[in-house]
Amino acid sequence: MNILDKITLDKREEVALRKGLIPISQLEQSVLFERLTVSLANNLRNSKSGIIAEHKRRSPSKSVINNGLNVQDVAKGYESAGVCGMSILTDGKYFGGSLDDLLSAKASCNLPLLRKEFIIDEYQILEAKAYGADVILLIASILSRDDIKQFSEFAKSLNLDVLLEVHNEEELHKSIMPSLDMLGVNNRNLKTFDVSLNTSKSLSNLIPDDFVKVSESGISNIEAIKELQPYGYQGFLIGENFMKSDNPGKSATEFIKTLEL
Ligand SMILES: O=P(O)(O)OC[C@@H](O)[C@@H](O)c1c[nH]c2ccccc12
Repeated sequence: MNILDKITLDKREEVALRKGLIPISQLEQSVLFERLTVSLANNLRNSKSGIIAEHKRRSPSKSVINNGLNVQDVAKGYESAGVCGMSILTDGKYFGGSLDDLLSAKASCNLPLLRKEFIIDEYQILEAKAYGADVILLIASILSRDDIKQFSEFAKSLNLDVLLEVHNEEELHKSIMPSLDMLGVNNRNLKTFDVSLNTSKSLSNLIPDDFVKVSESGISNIEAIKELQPYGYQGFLIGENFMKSDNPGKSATEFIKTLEL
């Protein structure tokens, strides 16, 4: 079994358990449930740099990235760096994250927040809203076209933006529909962990222009962004390159300053 299948299987168990602990009615009573959300897609459209900065402690491909930071400082640092949005890993088992991380980030900044999660159930979208997210991620490789349609329409009904992630042509063709806001190309193959910016390059012309194009993973320098911009990418999701430093906010500040020169 590949790692993605394993994660998805564990996730089904986890979500079943969570549902038993916190009923939907309770999520809907969260003070955050009725708030106005902020659109990441709009921020990206109006930005020169287009950086989405991620909070990620560890990953199955890299083990530990950084364990010594607190989410509040990271969120404040990213906000003052001028990023367009922040991505927060909420998976505990493989990425060391939690919904509390999302809540802490929400309390510390006004950036649009992406719940970075393996979403396989509508319940997780309600959680995203209740814990402060403005955007959800849907991963095409673990969902059917019907799932993608159902989940994205549900997210839109809650005023959340939807970032749909693909890694190849087949996933892209399966996924195109009007209820998505952003199309993300993951440069990392989630089954093998191989990373190549060529994935973003080769899929770019197959993505219709009505979606904001986002390139995800393995972006470790300004040159990578300069290389991808001519292909129409307006968003760049960066995790490890910022998180491996002691001060991710400072590292994002320097990155964006150089990029906007
Ligand atoms: O740390 P990186 O290589 O900059 O990558 C960030 C982000 O793209 C990556 O964490 C990611 C992209 N899609 C995902 C899906 C699930 C978990 C994680 C991811």
